[in-house]
Amino acid sequence: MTQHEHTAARPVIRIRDLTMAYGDVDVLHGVDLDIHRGEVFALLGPNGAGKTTTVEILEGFRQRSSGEVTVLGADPERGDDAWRGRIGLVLQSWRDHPRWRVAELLAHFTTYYPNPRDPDELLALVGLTEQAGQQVNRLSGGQRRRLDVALGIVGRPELLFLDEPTTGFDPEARREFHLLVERLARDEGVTVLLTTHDLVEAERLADRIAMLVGGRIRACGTPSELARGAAAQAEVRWTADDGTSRRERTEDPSQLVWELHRAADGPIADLEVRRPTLEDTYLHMVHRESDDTDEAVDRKAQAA
Ligand SMILES: Nc1ncnc2c1ncn2[C@@H]1O[C@H](COP(=O)(O)OP(=O)(O)OP(=O)(O)O)[C@@H](O)[C@H]1O
Repeated sequence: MTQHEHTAARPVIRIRDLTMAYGDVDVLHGVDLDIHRGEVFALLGPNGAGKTTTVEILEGFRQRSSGEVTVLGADPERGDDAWRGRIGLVLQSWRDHPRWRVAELLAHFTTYYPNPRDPDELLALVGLTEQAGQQVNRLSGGQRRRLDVALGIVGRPELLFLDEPTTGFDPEARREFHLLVERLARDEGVTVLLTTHDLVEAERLADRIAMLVGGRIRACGTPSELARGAAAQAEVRWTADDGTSRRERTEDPSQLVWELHRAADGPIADLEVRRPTLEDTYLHMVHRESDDTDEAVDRKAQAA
């Protein structure tokens, strides 16, 4: 989608200066976001950053403290059944209906929507055709998650919320799931908002990523924009004539390499130029902004 279309079309999700406090604990400190039709958008952040809180506010499950929120043209706090029917949710897991069979459960869910998908097509779409007759509580973790996805899209939602969707998936299941999300966005124009801690997943799937750290959006853009953003300096490594390893950070690595080359008699030993990655940017944000979070403590514990 071009920038022009972005600005011309009304965003599917529009958030302005959203704040949220639980009691006297401030969790969101003024979040602004626009998410557009057909975008796959990842809200990426460490534990406790406020991802689930944000998404629950957007889904209409949680009352915000202040700010403006519009989802599919309505304030989620006042969303009616018709509005709710346009939204698909894949929550952490549906714990009910353990004894239902897969196909029965899907067929049952079709009755909630005006224009549902065909249950057989849906089973094929999420790769559960062979499990159609199986009881829900006999599914593997990954199969269970695929069923969650099927339940989330049975009503042909325009907007799909995926809360940490691939937790517990094996690599094959994860890959198939990514293809499914891409297909939904590309072929059906579904807007997808996913929350994840998984950088690789965000980079692989999302058109744009917002990094939420400590209740604030620290960066937002395409994966490559973010990688270029905060950690703008490249790192140049080489081995000096005296045999010592050297490293230098610079905004102009070609200049540095040129200077090294001029100063050296022959080739520069072990020369390496490393461009910042999305992971560098993310870790930079997390370290800088929330060094006292659980994750930082975990990291320190792991390092110790
Ligand atoms: N119902 C609640 N009452 C009080 N505090 C809450 C409640 N829900 C969440 N919090 C706190 O709000 C902060 C943000 O939580 P939230 O679940 O939104 O983070 P998250 O980014 O989704 O984290 P995770 O990746 O661990 O799921 C945390 O400090 C959490 O302890």
